Amino acid sequence: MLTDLLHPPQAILALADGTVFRGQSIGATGQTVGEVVFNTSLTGYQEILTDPSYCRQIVTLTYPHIGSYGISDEDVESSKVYAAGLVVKDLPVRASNFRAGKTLDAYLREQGTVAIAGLDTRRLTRVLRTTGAQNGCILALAAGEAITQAHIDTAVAAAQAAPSMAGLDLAKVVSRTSSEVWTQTEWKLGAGYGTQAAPKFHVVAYDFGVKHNILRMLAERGCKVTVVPAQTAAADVLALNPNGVFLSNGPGDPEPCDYAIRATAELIESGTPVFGICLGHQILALASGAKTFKMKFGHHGANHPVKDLDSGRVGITSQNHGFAVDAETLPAHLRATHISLFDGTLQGIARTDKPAFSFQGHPEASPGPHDIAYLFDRFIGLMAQA
Ligand SMILES: NC(=O)CC[C@H](N)C(=O)O
Repeated sequence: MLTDLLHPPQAILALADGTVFRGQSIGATGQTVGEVVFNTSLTGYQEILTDPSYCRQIVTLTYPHIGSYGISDEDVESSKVYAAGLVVKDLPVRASNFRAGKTLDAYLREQGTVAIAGLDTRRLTRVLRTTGAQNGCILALAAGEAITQAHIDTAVAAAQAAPSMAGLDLAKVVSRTSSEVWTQTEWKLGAGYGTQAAPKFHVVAYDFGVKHNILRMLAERGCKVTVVPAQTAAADVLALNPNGVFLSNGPGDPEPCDYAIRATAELIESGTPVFGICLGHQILALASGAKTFKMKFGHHGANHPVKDLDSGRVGITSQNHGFAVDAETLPAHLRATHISLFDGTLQGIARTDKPAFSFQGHPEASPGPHDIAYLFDRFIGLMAQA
């Protein structure tokens, strides 16, 4: 351990444009590729790593000290780490938190996640902001090995050979393959939402890479939640007699998810209340006739101001997306409900003819403010009226 501290194993991050950063390996040994994105959250590294929406993405955290509060079993958003890799400035030598069961580096090794520390994440972020998100490769050597030019050439070539995120359908890759009723032992229903034995609503939730806290927040609002695989047909969902359908977040490009777009169009048409988050929002938009596009470097952070156009209120939101719905392409039956105050892009939409709406950010995330949680209550309201 002491030798590790004095002579940490070496690692490099190579970008597809040939930029190379040197640092130390803090996770598994080996090589990983993915789209390199930056996230500006001060906390939440564990929720970020386990968010399936980060599948095939290498996450750079711009906050300089990452790992100080360790890893706790309760703070996962899914069953494993989905991010393709992690880039941080500084991993504190000790983690301190009574809830923590292990350190971040031990967790990364256990999960087989390749990660790098000790590089200038400010410089990296400037590169990504200027050029846009681009593919990269982390190469992490075993203790005692030294970086050579051959390693650098290998990493740059691997970054250049990685597939572009545009056009990739990853929802069906991360989705569960069989239906499951969401159960949680420690939860209480809000007032007026029935009992745990007899919840008031039945929600069928599409798993495109769903985060656990979404399911918890639906359950806490009196919903029995049946989670179904990404490729479930609309008829099979309707056969379950849901009060509402939820479209989850998820990785990749929404446009190739033709099965989900088709099913969503049919479900909206049936008049069943539909609520979508992030990838689910993009799919609801595509199913309604709007278009999506790839953003330059997307939105990844925990303090993005978003304006609710109906109330005029501004909420501080969590964001994690690289694609967006093009506001110029909204058909007559879709109206804009929210916009980003960072760049004016669309953040929420609602159908004018059907009980269906969606949000680009993450109302379930809890980095501090819960400003957007009211959208879950709006979905409950639609089901109550239906
Ligand atoms: N968090 C998400 O659901 C992300 C949606 C989509 N993969 C995007 O990057 O835009």
